[in-house]
Amino acid sequence: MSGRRVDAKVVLLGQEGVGKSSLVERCAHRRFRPGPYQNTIGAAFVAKVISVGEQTVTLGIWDTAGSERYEAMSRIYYRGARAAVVCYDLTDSSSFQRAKFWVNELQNCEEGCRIYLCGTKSDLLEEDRRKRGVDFHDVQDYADEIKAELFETSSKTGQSVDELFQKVAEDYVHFTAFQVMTEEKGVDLGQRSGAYFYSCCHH
Ligand SMILES: Nc1nc2c(ncn2[C@@H]2O[C@H](COP(=O)(O)OP(=O)(O)OP(=O)(O)O)[C@@H](O)[C@H]2O)c(=O)[nH]1
Repeated sequence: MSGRRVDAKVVLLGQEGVGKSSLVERCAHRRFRPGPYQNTIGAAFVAKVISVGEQTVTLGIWDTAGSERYEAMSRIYYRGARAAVVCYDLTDSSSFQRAKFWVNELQNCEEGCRIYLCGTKSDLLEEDRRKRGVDFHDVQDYADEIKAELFETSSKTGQSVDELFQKVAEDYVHFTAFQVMTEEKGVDLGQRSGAYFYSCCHH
């Protein structure tokens, strides 16, 4: 991995303890460490290579600290990010309010950053449905409103974790291709955005 070029910067944001580090651990190393919970201090970085068709994409994933003490630092990490995975704990409604805070930040400060909402710890709902603290349909409506993708994952079982990062990589490839196409051919987005967007991003 050393010396490999990173294609796209991805940042993980969300309240402390929602499971950002565990998501990265599952994605990068295919494991889950149930042990004592350790706060991330500052941020951690991991590079993940993902195949999209014939291409490979290297995602540079920044796992930020969720503690509000590190909020200013987390802002540094989302600068220039192509994608943000905004996490909340499916059993904790307050963590969803915090996710909305990060979405507002991104919308105001990082226009080019695609947003992926990630409800974590879905295995806890498998154990007991009554533990759900955030309604799926409410979040889906919100995701539609902010044009975000929505995933419900478990780093413990691995549920939907690969799918989430695969989607991030695929969107990066498709949107970069779209950008190159419009820059090279000088497409008039004012007149034809619908058609070009559609042909490029939907199969
Ligand atoms: N059951 C279950 N527990 C999880 C899951 N993901 C994380 N946890 C637990 O939740 C706690 C917090 O996980 P972390 O990944 O450290 O959370 P974080 O968001 O990185 O926390 P900060 O670094 O403080 O921002 C740990 O005890 C994890 O074992 C999951 O998918 N299922």
